[in-house]
Amino acid sequence: MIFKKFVDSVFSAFSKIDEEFYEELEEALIMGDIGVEATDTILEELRNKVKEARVTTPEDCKKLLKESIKEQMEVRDDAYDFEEGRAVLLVIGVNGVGKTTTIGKLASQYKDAGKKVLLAAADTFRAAATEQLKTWAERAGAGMISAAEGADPGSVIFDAVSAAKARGVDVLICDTAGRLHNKRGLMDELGKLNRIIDKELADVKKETLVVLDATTGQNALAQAREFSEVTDVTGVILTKMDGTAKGGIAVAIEAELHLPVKYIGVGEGVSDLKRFDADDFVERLFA
Ligand SMILES: Nc1nc2c(ncn2[C@@H]2O[C@H](COP(=O)(O)OP(=O)(O)OP(=O)(O)O)[C@@H](O)[C@H]2O)c(=O)[nH]1
Repeated sequence: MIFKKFVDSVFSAFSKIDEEFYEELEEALIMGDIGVEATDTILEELRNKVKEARVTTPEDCKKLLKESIKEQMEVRDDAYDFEEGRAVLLVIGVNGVGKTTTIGKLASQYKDAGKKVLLAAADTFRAAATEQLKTWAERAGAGMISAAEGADPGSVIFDAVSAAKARGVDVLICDTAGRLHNKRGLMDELGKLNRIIDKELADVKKETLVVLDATTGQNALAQAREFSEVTDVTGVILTKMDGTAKGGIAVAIEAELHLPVKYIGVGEGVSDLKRFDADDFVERLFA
């Protein structure tokens, strides 16, 4: 909503493309959550495209802008390689972003695809988190490994990895606590979980997905930045894209951190998780 308001006001206020137009557009994109870095990249490309195509009207320029954003957000062909064969997914994110729900949705999708799924409840800070995950596991028909509140997440992961090997599990999805007191603590914790997984499941594809709430704008970018500083994040899941949030922040995340959005959450139901589609995303951004 905000994105469209800012950007459209620029396109309707100008009848020709000049420096002033670009300056206003720059401001509008930044206000629309696209972020400074992404805006710079997009505008540079847009200027080239406008010159090349000899575009003179803001209306045609808008088409080129959509194209530029689409190109930037295109998901690479190998983005979902981890879904072929055996995989371990480490799901990270702060509380309340929709992490548990997203794990439930993923478990259910993989189960429907005929895979054997196991969940690891390594967010041992809150018993409620484990309970919630259990409900999702039951609903999806997936197994789950958990421990008492306050238990060592490393031991949960170790048990889960052992169970995954013994049971011939195709996809192991690990829920983790995203709320350690400081960066060092988070880094140590995730480092430990990664070492266990890398050692015990060396031949299995590993994917580290950070879950972010699309409605939180710049906070989502800050969280993505923080997590990518402490561990190797391979993708983003952007939740709550069913509301008014346009997810403009995804462009900033891609430009600054080079993290692709792989899935979007579009509701609270079990089937409300979709693969990210750059075409749909851009149409929605400008709708
Ligand atoms: N509308 C909408 N709501 C969502 C989506 N994903 C999750 N939610 C809701 O967001 C709220 C928080 O989701 P949780 O899965 O509990 O979030 P969490 O990050 O695991 O948080 P904790 O359980 O507190 O650690 C719940 O009410 C979910 O139903 C989504 O894509 N769209």
